[in-house]
Amino acid sequence: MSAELSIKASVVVGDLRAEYDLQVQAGEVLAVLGPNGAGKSTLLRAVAGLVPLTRGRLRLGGRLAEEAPGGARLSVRERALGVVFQDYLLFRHLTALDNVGFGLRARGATRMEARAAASEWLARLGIGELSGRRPEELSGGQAQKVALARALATSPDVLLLDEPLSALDVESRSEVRAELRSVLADFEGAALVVTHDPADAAALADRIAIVEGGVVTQLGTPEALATGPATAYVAALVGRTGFDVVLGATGTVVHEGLGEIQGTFVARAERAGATAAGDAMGAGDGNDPHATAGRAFASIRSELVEVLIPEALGPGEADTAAGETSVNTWPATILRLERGLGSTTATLLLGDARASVRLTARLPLDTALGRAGGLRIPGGPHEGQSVLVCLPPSHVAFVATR
Ligand SMILES: Nc1ncnc2c1ncn2[C@@H]1O[C@H](COP(=O)(O)OP(=O)(O)OP(=O)(O)O)[C@@H](O)[C@H]1O
Repeated sequence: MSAELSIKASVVVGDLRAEYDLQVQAGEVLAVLGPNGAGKSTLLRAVAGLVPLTRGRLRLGGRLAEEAPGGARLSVRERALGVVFQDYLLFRHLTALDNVGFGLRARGATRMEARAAASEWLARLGIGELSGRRPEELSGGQAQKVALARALATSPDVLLLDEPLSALDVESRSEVRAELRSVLADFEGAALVVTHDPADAAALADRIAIVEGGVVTQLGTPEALATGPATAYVAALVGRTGFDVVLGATGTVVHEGLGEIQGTFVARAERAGATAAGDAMGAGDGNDPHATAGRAFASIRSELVEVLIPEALGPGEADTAAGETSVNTWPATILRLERGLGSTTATLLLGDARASVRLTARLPLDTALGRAGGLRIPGGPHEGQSVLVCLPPSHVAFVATR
C-alpha cells in the first residue's frame, strides 16, 4: 500500500539542516516528538508548503507534491491538507460556523452547502451550540475544536496538527485529547501531529517519530519506545536512563570505557522509513545472536539502577562488588542530587574520565536518607561521593541504532 504522506527530503532554514525520511499510511496517526528547536514544526511547514524542500521529494495522497531542486511544487492550497496550527488562527471576524465553512466556500460550495456541512462538523465535535460565536467568545478548548472542525471539513487527504493541545489547561486538555483521539480514529487519511508532550503522543498516535537536531532518531510504537529507547532523550521521556554502546560481531555489547555490558535485546530501533515488521528483532534473553555489529543504545529504568554506598557495605563486600566477578558494576561519582517527594534523583558519572557515562538513578527514600544495607550512613549520600553503580542485567535493554 502506498503511503498517504511520504517525505524524503532535506530542508534548510536558518541554522537548521534537517533530513526527514518518514511515511504515514492512510488511517495512521504519526506523532512527531522532540525537544525545542529540533525541527518538528519545520517538518510540518515543509509538508504544508510553507517552507521549500532543499532537496528530495514529498508525496501527498498519491501525488507528487514537491520535488527539489527544480521539480514540481504544488501550492499550499493544491495540497489537500487540513491544518491546525498551535494558535488555531481562526478568522476573528467570522463566527465558528463560518470559520468551519470557509474552506468549503473556497472550494466552490454555496453558502448554504458550506453552512450545512460546517454545522454537522460542529455538532460532531460536541459544540453545535457555539456556531454563532466569534473566536474571542470561545474558550481555548472550544477554539481548538472549531479549528479541528475547520481542518476536517474539506475532507483532506492529510491532517497536520501542530501542538494541538498546548494552549489548554490540564483539565480541558485531557477532555479535548480524548475527543481528538476519537476524531483521529475516524479520519481516513494520514495524520501528522507535532507535540513536545509524550502524553499526547502516546494517547493519540499509532507510531511516534522522534526528531532531534533535524534528524529522525527513532521511529516506533509508543510501547516500543517505552521499552527500548534509542537515545538519551527518549530514555529520559520514558523514565529510563542509558548510553551508547557498540554491538560486537559475536553478539557481545561493549562500551569503550566500561567494557562488556550484559542485558537483553528488546527490539531493533525502527529506522526512518523501515517497516515495523521488517525491522523487528524480537525479545529474548541475552544478546541476540542475529544482531549485526554496530551501534546500540543500552537503557534501564532509573529506579532500577542500584547505587551501592561503600560505607554501607560490609567488610570485603565493596571489593567483591567492584571485582571482576560482578556484572555491570562500576565505580561512579555522585555529580548531583535532587530531592523529590518519594525519591531522590542522582546524576552519576561512571567509570573514569574516558568512560564519561552519565546516568540518572532514582534513589529510594531509604537510600536517600542514608539508610542502606541495615547501616546508617552519617549525612546520607552526598554530591562528590564515590559509589558503586550496578545495572542488573535482566533490566538492561539494548536496541540497535544503526
Ligand atoms: N524562519 C526561520 N528562520 C530562521 N531559522 C529558522 C526558521 N524556522 C526555523 N528555524 C530554525 O530551525 C530550528 C527548528 O525550528 P522548529 O520550529 O522546527 O523547531 P521545533 O522542533 O518545532 O521546536 P519547538 O518545540 O520549540 O516549537 C530553530 O531553532 C531555528 O534555528
